[in-house]
Amino acid sequence: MTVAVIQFGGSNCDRDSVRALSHLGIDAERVWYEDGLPDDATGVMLPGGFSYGDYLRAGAMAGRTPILASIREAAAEGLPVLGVCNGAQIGCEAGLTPGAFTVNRSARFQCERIHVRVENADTPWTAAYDEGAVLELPIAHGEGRFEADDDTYDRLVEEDRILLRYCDADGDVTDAANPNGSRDNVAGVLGSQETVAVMMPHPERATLPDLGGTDGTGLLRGFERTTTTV
Ligand SMILES: NC(=O)CC[C@H](N)C(=O)O
Repeated sequence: MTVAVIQFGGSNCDRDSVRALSHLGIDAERVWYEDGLPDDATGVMLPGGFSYGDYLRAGAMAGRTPILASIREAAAEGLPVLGVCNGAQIGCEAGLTPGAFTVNRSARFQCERIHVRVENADTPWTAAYDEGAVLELPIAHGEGRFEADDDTYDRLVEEDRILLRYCDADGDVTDAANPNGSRDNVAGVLGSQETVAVMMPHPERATLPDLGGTDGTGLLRGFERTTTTV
């Protein structure tokens, strides 16, 4: 099992992601985007960073590179894909997941620890937690405000595809606990298959006690829980 962590020019969480996955015993390697999706990939992680310098819109250019077309095809056949932060932006831009991540309500880059509530624990990414579990994770983004048109949003809610919402330490989803102004505090969503997920918080930065917690571990273990490989 090898998770391909895709590196674009401007990615900056690719090494951390490989290290975090390896630390959990999940085989992972960095793949330069121009080299294409390896045949033996058992999963794809789109890591954080500033692909193409966030020019145009964060993730817009990386989302249109040929490797994303291969990832989209493989994802449709069941390959697990996790997009984190810039990877989440890329995932939405590539149409792997609905909606968009746009400029924070503060119009500033925000780097802080936040809480999220697990909204659907019946997915490979959240199976380690109970529904309603509160996780403490870091965020670091300027364009993390989740937006979707009403039809798209209603469909996401109806189909139980909201994965995580920003909340306070007690699990209450309030506007004060919404760091970036995301629609109804959405921090992560599923694609049309539960094997595809994107989220703004960084689970790979929450896998070691010395780095401030391990709440992200279960999310990354989603790669172990997805049985379909392409
Ligand atoms: N940590 C990251 O992935 C940065 C995310 C992104 N490029 C932003 O600032 O919105």
